Amino acid sequence: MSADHIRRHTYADPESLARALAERVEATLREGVSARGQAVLAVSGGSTPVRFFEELSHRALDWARVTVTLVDERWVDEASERSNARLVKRHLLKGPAAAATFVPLYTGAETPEAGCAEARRRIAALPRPFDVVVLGMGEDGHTASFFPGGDRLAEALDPDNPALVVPMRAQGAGEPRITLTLPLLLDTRLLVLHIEGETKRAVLEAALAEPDPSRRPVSAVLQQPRTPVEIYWAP
Ligand SMILES: O=C(O)[C@H](O)[C@@H](O)[C@H](O)[C@H](O)COP(=O)(O)O
Repeated sequence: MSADHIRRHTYADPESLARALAERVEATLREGVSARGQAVLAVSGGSTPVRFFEELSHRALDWARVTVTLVDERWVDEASERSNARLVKRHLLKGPAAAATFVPLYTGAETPEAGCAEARRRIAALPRPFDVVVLGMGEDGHTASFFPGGDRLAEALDPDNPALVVPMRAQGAGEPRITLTLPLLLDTRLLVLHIEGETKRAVLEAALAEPDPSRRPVSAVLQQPRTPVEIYWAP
């Protein structure tokens, strides 16, 4: 991995970060729409992306040509506070961005194992490479649903796995999940890792220094040679 493969963007506070990231993502989606007539944005759930979603939602883009999907999902109904689809609908798919097409990963099947084939069909139908992937990171070093100790972590990180989508169960995950695979997430024109706070910065530095992804799976994103990683951070 060369040093210019990791690009750091540091901001004074989460609000400035959200504005800068929304601007970058807006510009990249606009380029995608004008070059190819459509664009795909894959986003994370959790709490960190809310400000960024709010900022992006009112940007004047041709949203009808944008597809929004998730990098991972907790296997819960949209009525649950834990649902990433619910988060995206509440904070991103409103105002001008309400015109975007949303492709959820949750299918209503009883388990992610049972719903995986359908989720895979949905994702396989999207144009690739994606235009933008925005990842988050947990304090345990997980990203997407690549959790330490995850039952299918090796499958999800395998650069040659054509599966696109895999179920994931892990102690730290809360509920069963489903996740896009690492090779799919790397197949994007812009790959962002959005993290906030000193604790996560320390985890990031440790992950940058450690090639083995089993301890902090985000290492697999940071240490791959294929796609530059744009790290957006604020305290
Ligand atoms: O569904 C999810 O939980 C995510 O997509 C996950 O990978 C997230 O990005 C991190 O857990 C960070 O979450 P926070 O922003 O809540 O710290």
